[in-house]
Amino acid sequence: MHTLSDKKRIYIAYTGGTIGMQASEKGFVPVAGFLTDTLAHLPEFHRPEMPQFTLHEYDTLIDSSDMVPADWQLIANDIQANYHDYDGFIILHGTDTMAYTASALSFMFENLAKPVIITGSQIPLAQLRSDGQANLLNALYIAANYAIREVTLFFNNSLFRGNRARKVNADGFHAFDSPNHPSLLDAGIHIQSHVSIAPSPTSFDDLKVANIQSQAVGMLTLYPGMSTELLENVLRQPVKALILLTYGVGNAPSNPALLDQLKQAREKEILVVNCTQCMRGRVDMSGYANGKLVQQTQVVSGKDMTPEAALAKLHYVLSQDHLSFKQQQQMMSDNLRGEMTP
Ligand SMILES: NC(=O)C[C@H](N)C(=O)O
Repeated sequence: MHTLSDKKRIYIAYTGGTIGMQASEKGFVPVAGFLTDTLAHLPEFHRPEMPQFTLHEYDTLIDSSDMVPADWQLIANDIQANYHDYDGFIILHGTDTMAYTASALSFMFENLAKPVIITGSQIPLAQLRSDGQANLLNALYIAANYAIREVTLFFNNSLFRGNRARKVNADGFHAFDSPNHPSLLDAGIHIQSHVSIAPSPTSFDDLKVANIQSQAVGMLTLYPGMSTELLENVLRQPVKALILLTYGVGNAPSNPALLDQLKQAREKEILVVNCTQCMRGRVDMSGYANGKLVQQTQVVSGKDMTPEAALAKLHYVLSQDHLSFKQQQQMMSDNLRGEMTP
């Protein structure tokens, strides 16, 4: 028998995204009050086994393709403001940029000792066959009963480390995967946690939230026949960093003009991070002659970081005051929050 006092309290922030959307003549759009209303009428969410929860809808609900770093800050500050009043946090978010937000939050939070789970759906909660109900029900149950004290992403019965997740399917229910890191928990008939859950701390240090300013970061995918001018132009804008999505284990064409652009970027203190464009695996520039040429330009190896995590991490690192270029490079190659396998 669950009494009200032993029930966990979960804070749900609805930022927008399909889960609370409604069809309109313009296409699907988030509608204020709609998710609150829908949830109130779904009895599963109010069963005695479920935790108590508060749903807070943001003033401006957005499709996540409109998300910008200032929104990451808004979400992080919101969790900080409610941190002491709840046992866990769920962020309802559109799937399109969910992996970016999950990554950004993982870097922005310090001393995080409560679960933060980000989820959403591919079909609106109020529609027939929605995956939103299972995603949100499971996220609530997991936040209350499996205190995995980091930023995670729950989708289609799997809980992933937030900064390892990627959207891999545009129109399927298995929309997310974690190609370079095993899932943290799987929700089948039985819930199987693959991580040891530390006992609840007796006292909580204050949650610290790093401030992030939007940074000029470029991202460029190499492809056969790409002109060097394209890279030159990307590096000519007022960019502070570039994520170069290279081939395989970090290879690029041996074209001296292209390599020279990378060298010049280094001289101008533009932080270049080499991430692979492959879905799985890691960068190792020492394997091939072509990779070694890239390595000699002193770009940072992104190892097995996802491009989403690399982008969020660059915003985090470049937003810190008083770091030298060398320190920024070092932070990018260090494993800060489990985003890379050292
Ligand atoms: N499934 C979704 O949530 C997609 C939607 N466009 C969004 O990211 O907000």
